[in-house]
Amino acid sequence: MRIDIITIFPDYFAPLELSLIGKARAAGILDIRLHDLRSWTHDRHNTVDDTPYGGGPGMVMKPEPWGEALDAVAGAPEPGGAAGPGAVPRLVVPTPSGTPFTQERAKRLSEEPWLVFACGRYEGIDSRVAADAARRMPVEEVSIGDYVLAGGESATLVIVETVSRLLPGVLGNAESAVQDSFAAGAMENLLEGPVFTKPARWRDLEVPPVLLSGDHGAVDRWRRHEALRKTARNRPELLRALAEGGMAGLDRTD
Ligand SMILES: COC(=O)c1ccnc(N)c1
Repeated sequence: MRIDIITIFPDYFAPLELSLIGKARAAGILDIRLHDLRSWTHDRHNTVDDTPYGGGPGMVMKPEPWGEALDAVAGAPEPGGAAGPGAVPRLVVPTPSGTPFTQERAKRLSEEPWLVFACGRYEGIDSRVAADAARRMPVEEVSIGDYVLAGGESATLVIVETVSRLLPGVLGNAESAVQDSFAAGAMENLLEGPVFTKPARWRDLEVPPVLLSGDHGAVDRWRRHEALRKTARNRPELLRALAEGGMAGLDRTD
């Protein structure tokens, strides 16, 4: 997968050199490229923002630098690149006014060959940038939750990490995304329950004996029960979705 990130703070993405994602980049699984939006400004001050039409507080990011940046970055991929010939990227714009980012959406994005992230700051990016981009590529406005950040960079880190760990080869065999909270299948709409490792007794706290029993069926049942308990306690609204989903399954006649 190729990922391009356009931002006025490229250094914000130093963490993408580390750990799982750093290893995936070194292994060629991920091709992440950072671009400084100011490279597409032409004035002495490298201006990227201006006052909003219609008045109001704050500043809005100007369309011209973004238009030139997206033309340069999201144009035709170089031959033999990770995105493949003729690939068209999906533009992801992190914004509080976007549609919710979920594990399911991360899975869908992880199946794309090429993502381009537009990191907005200030009061946002001139809306014509997304409208113009939509003429030649799919555009998704994505929110990672109901709160406002100073810029799209933190949200982009969250999205890139969530998506990248789902790519084949990124998680070692020992770690699997299958048991993750929210993962499709058995854990869909469920939170992961408690986890334990050695020692079996620590500060007079014991590991639940079932986990030491070697009875895999009993362990699976215990884990599902604990996941249901955790979900009921922390996210009861997910249980309703689970029940509706389960009911739909029970109603099926095929
Ligand atoms: C500037 O971007 C944000 O504030 C942002 C982006 C994505 N999700 C959010 N909840 C906020």
